Amino acid sequence: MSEISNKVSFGEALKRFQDSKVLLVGAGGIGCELLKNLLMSNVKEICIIDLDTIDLSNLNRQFLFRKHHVKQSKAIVAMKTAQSFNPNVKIEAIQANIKEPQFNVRWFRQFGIVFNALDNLDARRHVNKLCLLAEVPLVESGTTGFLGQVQVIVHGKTECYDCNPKEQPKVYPVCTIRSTPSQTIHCIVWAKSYFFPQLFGDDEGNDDRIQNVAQNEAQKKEVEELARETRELAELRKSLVTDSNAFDKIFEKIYFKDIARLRAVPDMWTYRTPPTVLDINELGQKASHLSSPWLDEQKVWTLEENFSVLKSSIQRLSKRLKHSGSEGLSFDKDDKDTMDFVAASANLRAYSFGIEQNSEFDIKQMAGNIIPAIATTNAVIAGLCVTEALKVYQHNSDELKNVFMAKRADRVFHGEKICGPNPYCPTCAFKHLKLPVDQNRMLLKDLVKCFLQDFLHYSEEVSVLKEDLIYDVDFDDNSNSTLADLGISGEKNTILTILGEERSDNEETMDSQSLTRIPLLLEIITMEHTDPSCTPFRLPSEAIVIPLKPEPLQSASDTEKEMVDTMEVEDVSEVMPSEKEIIDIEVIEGEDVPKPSTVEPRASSLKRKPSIGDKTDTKKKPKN
Ligand SMILES: Nc1ncnc2c1ncn2[C@@H]1O[C@H](COP(=O)(O)OP(=O)(O)OP(=O)(O)O)[C@@H](O)[C@H]1O
Ligand SMILES: [Zn+2]
Repeated sequence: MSEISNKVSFGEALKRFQDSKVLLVGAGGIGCELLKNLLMSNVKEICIIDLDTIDLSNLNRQFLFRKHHVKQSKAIVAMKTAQSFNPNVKIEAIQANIKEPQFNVRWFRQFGIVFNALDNLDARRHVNKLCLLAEVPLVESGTTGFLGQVQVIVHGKTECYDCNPKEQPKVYPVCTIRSTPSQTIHCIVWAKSYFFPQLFGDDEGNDDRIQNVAQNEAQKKEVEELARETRELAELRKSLVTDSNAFDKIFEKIYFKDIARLRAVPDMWTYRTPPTVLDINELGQKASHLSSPWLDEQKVWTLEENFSVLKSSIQRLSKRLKHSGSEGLSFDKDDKDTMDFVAASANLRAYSFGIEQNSEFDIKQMAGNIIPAIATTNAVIAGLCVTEALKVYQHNSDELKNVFMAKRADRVFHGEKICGPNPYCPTCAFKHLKLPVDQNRMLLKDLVKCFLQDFLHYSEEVSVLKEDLIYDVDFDDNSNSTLADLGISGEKNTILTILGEERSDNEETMDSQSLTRIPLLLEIITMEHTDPSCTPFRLPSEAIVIPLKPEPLQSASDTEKEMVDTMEVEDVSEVMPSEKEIIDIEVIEGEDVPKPSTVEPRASSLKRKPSIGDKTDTKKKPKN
């Protein structure tokens, strides 16, 4: 990675940075800080994109926004407020999702550098991919509470965002959630991901998944029971908008009938305390003196207070359900009605199973996977993003670092020397070529025969994919179509994926496994000055070799990884009846957030590394 000879001075790098056009994706916590830094650095042109509008809860740290901006576009307000810091900088604001198709490779190419200030894995991976294709450097960043991370990604030189597999969101076994909760989080997951969607969601039950996973007779029976309970709830859901007694029926079913059935399951309670049924009449009477359902969210409510809040939230949500159409309602931690429902129903369930109850405030943290976002962490990380960007402009790859920040007495920052790309990475282990074509004259079979097979020496087993497969040895229906007919064009910078094997001239030594090539991304560009008498494409003047896919080696670190995996499985085995019984309920507990000490330098390309600041992993919330 050494580029000593190309290195430029800091002054020159700063000038180049200032002269470039910069893309900032995300105008949230880090985005606001970064926008300010870019303006203060005198960057000539900035494009900022964010899909969202300003929420009241953003104001404590997203300092470009004020109360009167709530519900307005984040990107546009950020642009307007920040412009006053430096009127000489040209800022373009776009309110959109970065994943929309107009933000394609060609669009990305207009930028000198891209900064990610996002909060989810999906968008991060998307921008990573486009920056790799466009060959634009990306500065990736994230924060979670006191933890922060900056990673620079340069195509072909550094590892990319996908070079290290990211930790998967935690899942809970369906039986724990539905039948044997033992922790507060189990009751919250049940309330948020089962009870709420069944009553108010889009009516898509999970019966199928439940039925498919049963392995033995006892499980089958339990699964059938759970499916029946779900169907009964679906019936009750219909009565929500018409029947004034709907609440009583729902309560009776969930906290009396279903619990009584569970208590009666043989062998289930040999080593556990059986759950307690709740009496609606008794609770109703006790709750009758409670005048208002608006209770202190910081205090742990009594049983009758939970009952009263549940009743009132079901009434509020039923009214909203009437007008919601087929999509139903969805849970949002900042929506008082849905939050009341989840807090009260989870607490009642917790009581029933002898689990500690919590304040609505605490349940909100757990239901939203919330770690308080800290303005200072965002500010520091945004500053480091610019420092690392300047190193990119200095061509100082020897000094580029993956920087980690943590609240530690001995060392707040930890710099990790950047690794090269992982040769097995599903995203960046590819070869990228541009092919100038006349799309109106070039046929798909010309591409396959003349370019892929004759010029690049692919074997007959070559496949061409646009989004879907458009050619392979058993599917040649499109062979005589022009590229334009297939929607492939230079104007759109269509990128085709080519998968295949190297042709071997010596058939005897051919070992198709070892000759598989890495994916080729073929970018179609427009051929200028096309002469109808000439070939409809232009071959590069020199020979090109598409490297072979390396065979993964069983290294020490692989063995290490396998051991870690096994240990993890063993660790959770007592709560996991079988791997297949896991239902995809994506909830992470706060304590699962990566600790800086676990964020190790990548010793091998196969070691996993956690990602900081993903809503799929953790979600942030302002400090209250
Ligand atoms: N696909 C996307 N396209 C454009 N912007 C996105 C996309 N995904 C996320 N964002 C934006 O990235 C920003 C991330 O900021 P941040 O992490 O501070 O989250 P937030 O939503 O502002 O706050 P919180 O989640 O703590 O309530 C958000 O403003 C969000 O709208
Ligand atoms: Zn990669």
